[in-house]
Amino acid sequence: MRIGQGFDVHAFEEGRPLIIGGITVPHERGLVGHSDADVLLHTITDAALGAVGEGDIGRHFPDTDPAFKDADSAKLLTHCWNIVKEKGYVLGNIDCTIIAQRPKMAPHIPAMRRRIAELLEADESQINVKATTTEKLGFPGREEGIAALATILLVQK
Ligand SMILES: Nc1ccn([C@@H]2O[C@H](COP(=O)(O)O)[C@@H](O)[C@H]2O)c(=O)n1
Ligand SMILES: C[C@@]1(CO)OP(=O)(O)OP(=O)(O)OC[C@H]1O
Repeated sequence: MRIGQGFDVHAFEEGRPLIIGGITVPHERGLVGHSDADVLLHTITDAALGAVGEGDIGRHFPDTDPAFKDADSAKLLTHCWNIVKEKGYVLGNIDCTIIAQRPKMAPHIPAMRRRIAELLEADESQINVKATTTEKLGFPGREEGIAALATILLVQK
């Protein structure tokens, strides 16, 4: 068994879609990054890499490399998940938290779970996604950006 944790933050910017957990969430602004800025998939990628001692997303996909400009974070996660599988692991379970004042994530969580289950080749019952505000405190509370956390458990195939 191996355990990993992930944490990521992206800032809001006008004129971008809000992509979280591999789906587009309707909102007046999106997140900015070198890639599509999917804060939740980045967090999951970091947790998976951490669990197998493979560093972090930036080590595999440097944000100075034009090849990853506007990259689809689902593809980055799939690449890293293949590393996990090559090392002989499958998903035990993953628990994620999105930290956002707005928008309301609850209506979109079932679709996120479905997409994450697809990407991690697992059953939806192995994936938990939840959301919290920070009661208007700090950068998420001021709606400057969104953070995400994940804890992953891998088990031997
Ligand atoms: N962006 C968010 C934040 C929260 N939720 C849901 O609302 C519940 C209450 O949030 P508090 O921060 O006031 O505790 C939370 O448990 C989530 O179910 C959400 O959907 N989207
Ligand atoms: C994903 C990468 C690569 O496109 O860029 P960003 O979208 O800026 O994301 P970040 O979470 O800062 O981490 C890793 C990156 O190198």
